[in-house]
Amino acid sequence: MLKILSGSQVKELDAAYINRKGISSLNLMESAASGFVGWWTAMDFDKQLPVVVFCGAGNNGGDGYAIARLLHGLDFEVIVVQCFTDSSGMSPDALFNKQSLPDGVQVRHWSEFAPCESAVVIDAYLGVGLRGPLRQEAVEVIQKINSLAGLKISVDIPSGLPSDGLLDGLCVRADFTVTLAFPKLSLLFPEHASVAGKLVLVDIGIEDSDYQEFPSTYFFLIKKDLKSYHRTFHRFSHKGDFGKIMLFAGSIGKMGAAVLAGKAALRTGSGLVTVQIPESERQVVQTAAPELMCSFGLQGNLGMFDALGVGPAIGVDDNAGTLAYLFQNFPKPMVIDADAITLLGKKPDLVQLIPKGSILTPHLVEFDRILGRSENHLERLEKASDFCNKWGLNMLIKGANSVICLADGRQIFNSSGTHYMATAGAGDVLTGILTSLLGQGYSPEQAMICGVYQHGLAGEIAGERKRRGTIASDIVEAIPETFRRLDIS
Ligand SMILES: NC(=O)C1=CN([C@@H]2O[C@H](COP(=O)(O)OP(=O)(O)OC[C@H]3O[C@@H](n4cnc5c(N)ncnc54)[C@H](O)[C@@H]3O)[C@@H](O)[C@H]2O)[C@@H](O)CC1
Ligand SMILES: Nc1ncnc2c1ncn2[C@@H]1O[C@H](COP(=O)(O)OP(=O)(O)O)[C@@H](O)[C@H]1O
Ligand SMILES: [K+]
Repeated sequence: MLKILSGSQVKELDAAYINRKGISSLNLMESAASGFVGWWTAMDFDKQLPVVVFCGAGNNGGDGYAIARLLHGLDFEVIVVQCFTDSSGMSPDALFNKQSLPDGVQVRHWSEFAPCESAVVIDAYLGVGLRGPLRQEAVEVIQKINSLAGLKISVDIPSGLPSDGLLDGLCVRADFTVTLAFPKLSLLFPEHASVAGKLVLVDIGIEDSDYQEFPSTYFFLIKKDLKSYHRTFHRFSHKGDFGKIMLFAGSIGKMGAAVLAGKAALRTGSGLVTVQIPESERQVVQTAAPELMCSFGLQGNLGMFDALGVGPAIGVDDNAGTLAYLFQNFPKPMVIDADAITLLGKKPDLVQLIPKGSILTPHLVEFDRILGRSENHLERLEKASDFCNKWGLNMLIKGANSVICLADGRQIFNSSGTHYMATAGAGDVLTGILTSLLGQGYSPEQAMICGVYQHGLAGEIAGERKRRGTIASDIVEAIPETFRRLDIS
């Protein structure tokens, strides 16, 4: 798992890595530039379009000069726009790469640069070295970049955006941010979605172990992490090993929630899935999914279940007693979603009864219902951390880059998922997946890591096929393919 460090830790990380590997900082900059160009090549940009690279005086600019050289080598027409006047303030590596520009690359000063008709713009002006409010010249440079018509690609971070905090003023509005080594924290905040654009992560060769000495509570979950968190099953595994789970979901007129969560649990591998529903609605479930079992009314024998998920579309009016009963009679970690979360907001005294290790999965509105409105994502993360720590619970803050908040304070941002998942019932699917994994003997941490990543991946697979026509059932049907793509048997 990648650790997300602060902007000020990046320099120390680079220094430690360079020292350990016995390489120079120029090598690392070259890795960054060639990583960027590797992504660029895969994007297959039109060679007829000129490329305009805005370069600052620091190492972000150094990346830009190296990128300009490499793209020129690939036969692109490259124009470098120098965004500073006095070269004496340049970082040594940026200066080296500036001096290494081949003759064919045109260089202009930003104040003289007249925009060409259409061009791809690379923003290598300011990176994680930004300190304090933008100086006047920087404001003008950023305004100039934003006024250009072409596609804008920021290197590491959109210039002007602080790496760890909130935007307070102006920054480049990027279509893509190609971030180096690990995503900078602020790129993962929903309030920066319109300036960060699509996020691309470039590996520059720094290994997970190189991060260990640097303290951080933030992590980024990527595909290669998944396999080690999964349990393995063997030739003699039987239905019981895959868990018996119960899902309290659905109500009259909203039975889709029970069907979606139940099917998702089956597709995730549960041995036996029972949905607890109003008896009058049993035909809906049994017609939609004959593999599901139904139970009606609160019957005593909760002990036979390995895991329990509660909340999707159960309604909030009459269920406070049910929740209290479940919390008091099912002592294992459970998944708490949707209406159950809204109910906790109305009856905060119930929180203390929730079994330790349980997983709450609020979207942003449900989050506000339990923990009050937050001014920004940083505040939200802090509130989640305090809540999880105080009650010994885990929380998933859902959205793009959903955040897994663990009781011990670690907060893990998910990398999978797509906006095609912003569709009714996608959260119900997740409740089914998470409850299924708990039932299969996964710890809450394992269940969240595997479940959240695979839910996002299933959304991506469904979205590849159905684009904005993706519905929650497509996400369910894509779950089996996620096991194949992750090489999990
Ligand atoms: N491990 C990594 O992540 C690597 C990072 N590298 C690059 O190095 C960058 C960091 O380089 P630096 O530390 O040199 O910093 P930057 O290049 O991000 O910023 C320094 C420059 O910004 C100017 N500046 C700072 N605050 C300003 C303000 N408020 N208004 C106007 N100008 C301001 C400074 O005068 C200086 O010219 C990263 O963002 C990345 O692009 C790569 O070269 C190598 C590996
Ligand atoms: N833009 C997005 N990018 C990635 N994932 C998304 C996006 N929008 C929604 N999702 C995911 O889809 C799910 C939606 O859940 P939720 O809001 O509870 O939906 P519902 O209540 O309709 O079931 C969450 O897991 C969320 O992370
Ligand atoms: K930048």
